[in-house]
Amino acid sequence: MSNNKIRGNVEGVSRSRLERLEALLQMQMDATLLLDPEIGKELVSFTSETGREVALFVDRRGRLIDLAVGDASTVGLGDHDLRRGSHRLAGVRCIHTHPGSSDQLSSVDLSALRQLRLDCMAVIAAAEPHRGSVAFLVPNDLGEPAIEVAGPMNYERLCSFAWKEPVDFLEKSHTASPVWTNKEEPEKAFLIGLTGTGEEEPLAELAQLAETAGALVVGAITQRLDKPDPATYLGSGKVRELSLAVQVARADLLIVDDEVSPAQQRRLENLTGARVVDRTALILDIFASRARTREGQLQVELAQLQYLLPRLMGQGIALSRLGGGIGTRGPGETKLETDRRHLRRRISEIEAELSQVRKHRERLRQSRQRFDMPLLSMVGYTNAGKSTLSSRLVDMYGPQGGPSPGGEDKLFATLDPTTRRIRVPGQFDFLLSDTVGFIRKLPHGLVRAFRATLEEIVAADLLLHVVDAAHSDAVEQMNTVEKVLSEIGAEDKPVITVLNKIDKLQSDTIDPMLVPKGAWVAVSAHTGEGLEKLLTMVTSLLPRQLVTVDALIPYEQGKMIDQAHRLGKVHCVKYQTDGILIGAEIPQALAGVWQKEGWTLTDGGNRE
Ligand SMILES: Nc1nc2c(ncn2[C@@H]2O[C@H](COP(=O)(O)OP(=O)(O)OP(=O)(O)O)[C@@H](O)[C@H]2O)c(=O)[nH]1
Ligand SMILES: [Mg+2]
Repeated sequence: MSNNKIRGNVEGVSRSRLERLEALLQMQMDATLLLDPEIGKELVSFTSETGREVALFVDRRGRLIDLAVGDASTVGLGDHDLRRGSHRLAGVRCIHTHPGSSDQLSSVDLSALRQLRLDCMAVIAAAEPHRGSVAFLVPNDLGEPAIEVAGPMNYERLCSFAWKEPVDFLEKSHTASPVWTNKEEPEKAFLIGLTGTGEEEPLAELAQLAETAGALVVGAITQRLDKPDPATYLGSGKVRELSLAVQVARADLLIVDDEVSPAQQRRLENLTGARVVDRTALILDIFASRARTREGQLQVELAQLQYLLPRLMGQGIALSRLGGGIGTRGPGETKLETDRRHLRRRISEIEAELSQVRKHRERLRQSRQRFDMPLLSMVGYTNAGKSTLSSRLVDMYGPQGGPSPGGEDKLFATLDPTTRRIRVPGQFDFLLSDTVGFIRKLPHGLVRAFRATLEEIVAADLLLHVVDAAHSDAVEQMNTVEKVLSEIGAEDKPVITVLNKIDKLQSDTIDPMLVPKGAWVAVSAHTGEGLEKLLTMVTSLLPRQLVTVDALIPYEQGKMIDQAHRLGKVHCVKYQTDGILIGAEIPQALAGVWQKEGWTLTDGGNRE
């Protein structure tokens, strides 16, 4: 099944050295052995010569199905979907080398064993006499997977280790246990974060993000620190407490409330034995699962790869070894590219495709501007109610009527901007676009990657800043949104602050802290309260450059009257024998068209 390619970090390894490794992939070994001693010698000699770890994956028939080379803690696992075999375990074992004389399995090794349900995970020290250890999954009293390690032992004993016995025992004795069969079981996540003063539930939002990503939150620890510990994020004493708590809670995943460096991540992984994902990777993961349009998917994948690139450069993260789960999922249910050699190529491919998409969007925007249809953009913190409000307005005033996609009580329910037309009776039409929600500590790469989407905001004539007025952190959320707006150069746009969800407020009065300096209105997208007032405000605030014209329009161009009604204000219409006489205020661009057709009676300039 192999394509004879060695994966992972093979840069700088001589061709002949690689060919010797590749040749192994043609081999078959005695299925009863854990490892053929000759093959094992090839692996350790590779590691002693290059200083790089190598991992071999062998199936139950003794076929060598994959080989990967990596730095001390990065060995890729390839695209083999180990979880899809007919066995309860993966049906594949992993034997890998450690440079030097380290003959014990690391916590990352053990966590890979668990995550991938490997038949077993073995390590051999590259230094003579090549001692090693092997670990198996075994059922504990509760029928849950626990880990048993054999060794360290000498090389001969390791190679001939009766690996099949524990595997059979587990598969036979626990045929009924759901733990082994339920592949959709959520990852158990433990949260950590730093707190400032007086925050009531510092990790509430992180917990919501983790759940949105499909994890089950099993515990949380916070520490009051001004800034993260450079080595381990939390202080060293706290990390000891954490490591114990993670084990007790049987967490597979540790989620950090801030972005951490690759070194911090690796240390935390080694100290706790859980895979570590930071806030940025978590948000990117959610975005990846939410992106629906091609553009959205490209933007997220780009941000993910840019996040990964520097992390795969150094000694790296365990991500590529661990194969699956939160933080490793790309858009459209793909697995993220984690091979460094391919990463840069993929990044430039995406950038090229995105620039095409941007050009297309730019053309769209220009065609819209031809008649100056004003554009309103909803902005706001995630879950503020932008989509709900937008669909409510479309239901009430959209020309097509009918149901429209509403909101969801999930973070980042909306990722791709949707633009709808609103027609207010007796007023002009405008376009309303619903955009991606903002969040505290929004990953920077994401802001950059979502440039095209955010351009929609920058291009808007008026912003509706939607706020969940019933949220306990509403003020902080408003500040976050304002900060992002200024980051993308939209701070000078006219804004109406829409204090939403007033139906949920305990008292009738709005918290004065929420009342902004500029225009604002209190509404409920659910009950519809305040929406008319909002629209009145919109129509009076939309900055439009209207020019006053008198024109005589031929009858066959009667639709122009309709257009004048929709885009401007019509003062009088007279149906004469030679055409329709109209006096109106219309957008400059439309006036230009009328003038070119020779319909205007005055010079089309502004009389006022
Ligand atoms: N009680 C109440 N709930 C509301 C109101 N408006 C929205 N919601 C709820 O708030 C949740 C989030 O609404 P969405 O419209 O998805 O929020 P959003 O701002 O579009 O969120 P993202 O797309 O994730 O950024 C949903 O469960 C809505 O039903 C409101 O006026 N009152
Ligand atoms: Mg939304």
